[in-house]
Amino acid sequence: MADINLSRITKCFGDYRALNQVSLDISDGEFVALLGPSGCGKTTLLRLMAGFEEPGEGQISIGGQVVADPAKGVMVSPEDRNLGIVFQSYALWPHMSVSRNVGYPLEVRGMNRADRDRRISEALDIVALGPYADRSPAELSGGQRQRVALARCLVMEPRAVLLDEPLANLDVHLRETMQQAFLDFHRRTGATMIYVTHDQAEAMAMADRIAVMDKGHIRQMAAPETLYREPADHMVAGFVGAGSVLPITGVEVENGGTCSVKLGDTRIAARVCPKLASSGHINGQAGLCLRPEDVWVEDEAPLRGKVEDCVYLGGRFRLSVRIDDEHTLPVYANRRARVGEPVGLKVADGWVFDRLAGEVA
Ligand SMILES: Nc1ncnc2c1ncn2[C@@H]1O[C@H](COP(=O)(O)OP(=O)(O)OP(=O)(O)O)[C@@H](O)[C@H]1O
Repeated sequence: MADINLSRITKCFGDYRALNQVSLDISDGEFVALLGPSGCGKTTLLRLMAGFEEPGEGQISIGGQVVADPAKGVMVSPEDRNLGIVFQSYALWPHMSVSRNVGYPLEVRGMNRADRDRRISEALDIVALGPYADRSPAELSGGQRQRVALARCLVMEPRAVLLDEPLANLDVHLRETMQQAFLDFHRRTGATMIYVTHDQAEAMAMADRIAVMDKGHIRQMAAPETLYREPADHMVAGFVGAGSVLPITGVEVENGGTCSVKLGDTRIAARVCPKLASSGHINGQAGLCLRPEDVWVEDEAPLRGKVEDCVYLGGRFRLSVRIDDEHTLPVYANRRARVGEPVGLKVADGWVFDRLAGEVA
């Protein structure tokens, strides 16, 4: 297995700049998700790593070997990069059994039967499909087919496994089961894994770190908890986790990374990003990210609002509460609330950052 390093990668299709100066360092054995809205450049980045596309500028190394560097005329072909690739479509041979599908890449390489059988059986064990070895793909569920595709890339003992929305064709229930299968696969193999998805819950459930992409840039790369608690900007805050971002002014930074923010007719305490904490003051507008679990209804609280919406989530309710013309807060509550009902709100935590939408890190 290997680490993967991308340095200042730019990729254009005609006049369109799909990736702009993207740098990314993935450690050996790490599970990294590339997350972002449709068209942000996730698949293009994966295809550049795989060698299906050539960068216009920048350098890609895998396990210390430079595999793409247009300035030096280096472009290693996909077959010589030794990476496993799993797509949304499983691309299994319908006329071959599960075990022959898994072993086919080894057959093409001319590996002898005994070694091949051993590698096939190890790979099928890892994806828990040993008993299905003699079935044909038509006799498997979607999730089982995707596990065959995973086993097929594993037999090649790849340096890393690249996955492009591998669960997109599966129903919600199966997706959760498969997320666990991918995590087990990662734990058992220690493989470096790069996983493209536009589903933030899927990325949060599986990845060690997530690179959040937007319009050909990486906005923030961090552990899921950090992205959730300390989003770098408006786009990340809105894309990762349910919550809302409020434009705010009148922030007073205090010592120790906290600040006080004016909300409605009162002030609340919030954490503040390091850049703002060190500058000591905020000129102009900043963003306040609030998560619904940090805001609750408390009758006597000084922050007042009116319920605009109430949705039952199973076990709790999610309210939208308008506190003034500009601001609506997400709130979890343990009782149903009437639309128009006046409520008091307690805000236990918030995160203030200085970059609003449109700016790029
Ligand atoms: N071969 C190509 N020719 C022209 N434009 C392309 C090509 N491949 C990708 N693009 C454009 O580059 C941008 C990034 O595409 P990419 O497939 O990487 O996005 P994505 O984030 O994977 O999106 P999705 O989640 O919808 O698959 C898009 O605007 C797309 O239209």
